[in-house]
Amino acid sequence: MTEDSTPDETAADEPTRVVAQGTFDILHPGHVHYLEEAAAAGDELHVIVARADNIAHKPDPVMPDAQRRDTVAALEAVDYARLGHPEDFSVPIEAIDPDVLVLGHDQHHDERDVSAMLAEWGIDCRVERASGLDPDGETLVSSSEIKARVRERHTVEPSR
Ligand SMILES: Cc1cc2nc3c(=O)[nH]c(=O)nc-3n(C[C@H](O)[C@H](O)[C@H](O)COP(=O)(O)O)c2cc1C
Ligand SMILES: Nc1ncnc2c1ncn2[C@@H]1O[C@H](COP(=O)(O)OP(=O)(O)OP(=O)(O)O)[C@@H](O)[C@H]1O
Repeated sequence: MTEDSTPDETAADEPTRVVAQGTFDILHPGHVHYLEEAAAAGDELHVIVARADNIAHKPDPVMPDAQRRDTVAALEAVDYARLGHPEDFSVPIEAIDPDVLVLGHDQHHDERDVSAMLAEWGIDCRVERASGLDPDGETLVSSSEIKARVRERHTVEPSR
C-alpha cells in the first residue's frame, strides 16, 4: 500500500485470497492437482494443514504435523501453509480472511454447512468444490492407496 492511496484503491489492490485444507499425508499428484486448481481461483493460496489430533475419520497420519505442513509449503502453487488450530477452526480462517474456500473433490464437508459456518464467523467468502484427478491405472493419487502399496510390497513375512 502506498501512503497516498485512497481506501478504494487499497481494496481494489488487495489480492484475492484462497484457502484450501486437508491432511496431505505423503504428497501425491492428486494433492498437486487440488492445490493448483485452488491457486487458480485467486491470487494467493493459503493452506490449512489438519492436525493429527483433529483427524477422526481415518487412521492417524504417518508424517508428523510439521513435516506435512513443510512439504505442502514447498509446492509451487502454495503461497502460505500453516497448521490448523488444535481446537478452534475459526482462528486460522479469521487470520487469513479468505475470499474463496476450495473444498477437495471428495471431502466430507457439505458446501452449504461450510458457507453457513463462515458466515457465522463473519467471513465473507464463497465456497467452491475442486475437481478430482482421475487415476490412469499407474499413477497413485491417494495417500491410503500409497500406504496399502507399501504394506503389500514391503511386508516381510515372519520366518518360521
Ligand atoms: C473451513 C475449515 C477449517 C478447518 N480448520 C482446521 C483447523 O484449524 N485445524 C485442524 O486441525 N483442522 C481443520 N480443518 C479440518 C481438516 O482440514 C480436514 O477437514 C480434515 O480433518 C481432513 O480432511 P481430508 O480427509 O480431506 O484430508 C478445517 C476444515 C475446514 C472445512
Ligand atoms: N486424486 C485426487 N484428486 C483431486 N484432489 C485430491 C485427490 N486426492 C486427494 N485430493 C485432495 O487433497 C486434499 C487432501 O486430501 P487427503 O490428504 O485426504 O488425501 P487422500 O489421498 O485423499 O488421503 P486418504 O487416501 O488418506 O483419504 C483433499 O482436499 C482431497 O480432496
